[in-house]
Formats: sequence, structure tokens, C-alpha cells
Amino acid sequence: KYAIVNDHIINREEAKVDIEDRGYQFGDGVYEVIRVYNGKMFTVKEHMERFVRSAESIGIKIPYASENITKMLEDLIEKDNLKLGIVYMQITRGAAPRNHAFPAGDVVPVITAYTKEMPIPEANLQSGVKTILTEDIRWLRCDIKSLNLLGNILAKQKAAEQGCYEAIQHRGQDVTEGSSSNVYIVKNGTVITHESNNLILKGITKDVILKVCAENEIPVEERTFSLEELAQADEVFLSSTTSEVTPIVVIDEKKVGTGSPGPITKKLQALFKQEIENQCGI
Ligand SMILES: Cc1ncc(COP(=O)(O)O)c(CN[C@@H]2CONC2=O)c1O
Repeated sequence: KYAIVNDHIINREEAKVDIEDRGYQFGDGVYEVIRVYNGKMFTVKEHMERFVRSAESIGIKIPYASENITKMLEDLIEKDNLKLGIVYMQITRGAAPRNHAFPAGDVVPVITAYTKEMPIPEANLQSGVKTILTEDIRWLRCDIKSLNLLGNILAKQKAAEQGCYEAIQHRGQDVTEGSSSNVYIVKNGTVITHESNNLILKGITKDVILKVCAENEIPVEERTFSLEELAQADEVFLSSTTSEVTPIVVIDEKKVGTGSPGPITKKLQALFKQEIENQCGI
């Protein structure tokens, strides 16, 4: 197995970072998770655009062009002979004596990446998943895909301790998103999901879903929706690079709708699968 450290592909076990790397000490960095189907990265252009946007949002200048990074990721996938899985990639502000303020300009950001085999979560896609509700205690720049994931992992851990797949987060009565996913309700045939602002991550999968909704005359409302609307929804589902379009069938031990994945969710799963086939030829 190999890994990328800056602009080298090296053996995975040799990939190390300094103990004063700011990603390690402050979470001072941003990341992306990109899906690989049939040995090809899915929506890689959109992931690279968000990677650059997130880095720029915190003042990190990526020292390589997106095309070069993409090529390095393709070489890594090739060397690892990855057919179905993910690429994890992050950039930190680099290693420097510990100080909250940014280091001097000569400190070079550190990019690392590696691949992981990951099957398609067929059982979850087929039967749906159980979730809990939890207050969204995160900061107010959730649009930046930062390494600051404490709020996210504490929410996910709370779900895991209750045998659930995801935690649906809310600020007061307003539903925001999952700990590592976007969340949608379906009511009377309309898909409703939080608008992309500072309170949620603008998911790449969400953008694909909105695109196929538009192409197939499925009405969409991008707006805040309430816990009450969530409880009254006909269907609920979540999306992410690794979860694709996953039906939610239980929330806080209460069944959603009939307790089985709904027709709009299933239609969106089929349309999403078609997008993967179009791009990655599976
Ligand atoms: C907080 C949060 N919201 C939404 C999403 C969905 O975004 P994408 O559709 O672009 O994946 C993610 C995905 N986070 C990545 C995806 O898989 N694992 C992760 O940590 C996320 O962490």
C-alpha cells in the first residue's frame, strides 16, 4: 500500500508527520473524501474545487495545481490497484513551533493522502438506517470541510452508542445535517433540504441529487425545515460520498412513514447509480 506525502508517493508505513504539524495540534487543515468506482474517482473536479475553497477559507495556499493533485491521486489509485473504495486527502498549514497564530510564510503546508477499499453499503441502501436526533453544537463555519471534527465525532459516537448509523443534528427546532451527511425530507412529492450556507457542508452528493431532481422534474425546496416537519415527513434520507443516497427509516426509535424506504428515495437511488455509471462506467 502507498501514500502521498506532499508531492511524493511513498510506502504507506513510511508516511509520517511531525508532532508539531498544525493539523495534529490544532486541526488546522481541511480534507476531502473522494469515492472510487471501477478504479475511477467520482465527481473529482467538484471535490477538488471544494478542497481549494475550504483551504482558501482558512488562508492555506495549496502549493500544487488541482490538476497535479488529481494526477497524483490517480497514480496512487493505480499503484494501490484500488477498484472500489475511497481516497482520503488532507492539507494542513504545516509543522512549526506551537503557536496559535499562523507560522512564518516559509512553513510549507503538508498534503497527505491514502486509499481505502470500501464496498457499496448495499444493506443500508436496501433497508435504510436508524438515526438519532442531537443538538448541533458545532461552530458557525460548517461550510468549510475542516479537520475540526470534534462536534461531528461526538454526535456520531452518540448515535453509535445507541446502535444507530447517523445523528441528525438540529439548532433549536431547525434541522441542519447529519454528523457526516446531508439530510432530506420528502413531503407530498417534494424534496426539502437545508440550503447550502455556513451551517452545513455543501455536499458534493447533495449537488448531484439536486441536479438529477432538476433533470427529472422532482420538485425541490432548499430551505430550513423543522423537527416537526421531520417528524411528519413521508420519507427521510441522507447523502454523502460514502453513504450515497441512504434511506432513513427510524429517528429516535420512531418509524419514518411506513418504516421502509419510500418511492422518491428509491427513484433518487436509481438516478444516482446512473450518474456513477455515466462517470465511472461500472
Ligand atoms: C458534515 C458533513 N456534511 C455533509 C457531508 C456530505 O458531503 P459529501 O456529499 O460531499 O460527501 C459530509 C461528508 N463527509 C465525508 C464523506 O464521507 N466521510 C466524510 O467524512 C460531512 O462530513
